[in-house]
Amino acid sequence: MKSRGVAKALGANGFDASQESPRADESESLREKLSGPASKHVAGKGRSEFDLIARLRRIAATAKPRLVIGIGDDAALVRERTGQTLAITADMLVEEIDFRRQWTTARDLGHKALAVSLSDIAAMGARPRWALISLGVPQEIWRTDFLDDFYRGWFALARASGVALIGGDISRTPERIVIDSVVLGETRRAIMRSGARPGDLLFVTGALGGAAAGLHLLMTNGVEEAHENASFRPRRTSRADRRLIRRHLRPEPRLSWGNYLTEKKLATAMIDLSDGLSSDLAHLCRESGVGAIINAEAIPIDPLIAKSSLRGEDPLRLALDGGEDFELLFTVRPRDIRRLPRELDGVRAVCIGEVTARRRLVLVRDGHTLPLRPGGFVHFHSR
Ligand SMILES: Nc1ncnc2c1ncn2[C@@H]1O[C@H](COP(=O)(O)OP(=O)(O)O)[C@@H](O)[C@H]1O
Ligand SMILES: Cc1ncc(C[n+]2csc(CCOP(=O)(O)OP(=O)(O)O)c2C)c(N)n1
Ligand SMILES: [Mg+2]
Repeated sequence: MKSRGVAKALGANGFDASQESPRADESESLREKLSGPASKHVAGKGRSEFDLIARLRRIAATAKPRLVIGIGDDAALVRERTGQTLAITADMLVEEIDFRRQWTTARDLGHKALAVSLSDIAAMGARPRWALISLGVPQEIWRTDFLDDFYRGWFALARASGVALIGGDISRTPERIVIDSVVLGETRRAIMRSGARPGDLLFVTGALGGAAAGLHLLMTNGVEEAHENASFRPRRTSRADRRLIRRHLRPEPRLSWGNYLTEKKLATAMIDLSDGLSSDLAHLCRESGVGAIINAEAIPIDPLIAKSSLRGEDPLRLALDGGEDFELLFTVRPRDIRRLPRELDGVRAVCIGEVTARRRLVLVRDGHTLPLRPGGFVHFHSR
């Protein structure tokens, strides 16, 4: 079995203690709601998904000609003979874990399946070119027009972003849909997670917390109104609620920003916000060997949250730990700030803090300095 072979290759014990993994903290309730109780997700031997990735990365770390980076960034980078660099990324969407069939239309799911990978390509500063999509589908779905609608959503985004479908695979699953999306992009110059230096300023595009707020709305209102194989129609909800739900179901990859930042040599490091700002910032800082200080007041909390019917959630926590906003987090040298546009295609970028030599993440809120712990989404926690 594949998994046993990997387990053997990884050896019986331990993991690199320098790899930080999210710990229990005040955001536990948000995480539990988004990913279920932590105990359900503890993998064998108590390792987190990040521990496994760190070990795989060490095992795979043999120098290969033209491989710029394999495991460890938003996408792998391979230098082509033309001088261009190829960016390659893979993402899975699993029913009940990454989406619920009763909350999304097939069309929106097709959009999202491609959007999550385009976001990784954007985070490398590359232009998406080719895609492969593999589907595991239960028999009862195969007989419906679900897949036609899925591909309608997928191709609409592919056309708009210049991506060609070049392959994939189809398999049958017992009951749930599984999607595996691979996208390849090209760039002359890639931006990695590892380029941030002390003194660089931290920027984020768009607004944060909206996708997590949308997911909360679906979790609290969606279930009653849901019906099999159809979209959740939030009739009794407000326009703000509907727009937040849309933020969750139809993320918009920031391709223009990613591309502009590489072309103009503006960003020193970049990552997309899939797990949540607090966790993804930790990834960027660890890869760069730096820390960061974040100004809570500067974080662009999605203004729709205040207008929505969502109650009992701290909007700042949603912005810090809520995942799937698919905005870009990037760093800029102070001398380059004046060249940074305020907005691109109607999407703003704002400064939220600064990179520090001290390898700690801190949040300044109401004049107090607090540790900023990674509290974003995790599939498997460490014990
Ligand atoms: N099962 C796996 N085998 C090999 N590499 C993996 C695996 N899962 C994730 N990775 C790699 O680990 C890195 C981080 O992945 P992930 O946590 O999914 O981050 P991202 O938010 O960029 O998708 C990426 O380089 C990814 O390709
Ligand atoms: C039914 C359902 N429950 C919970 C979530 C929340 N959620 C699932 S995956 C995820 C984070 C991003 O997913 P991941 O697989 O880690 O993507 P990657 O970081 O690898 O790009 C979040 C916030 C969801 N989208 N749908
Ligand atoms: Mg990703």
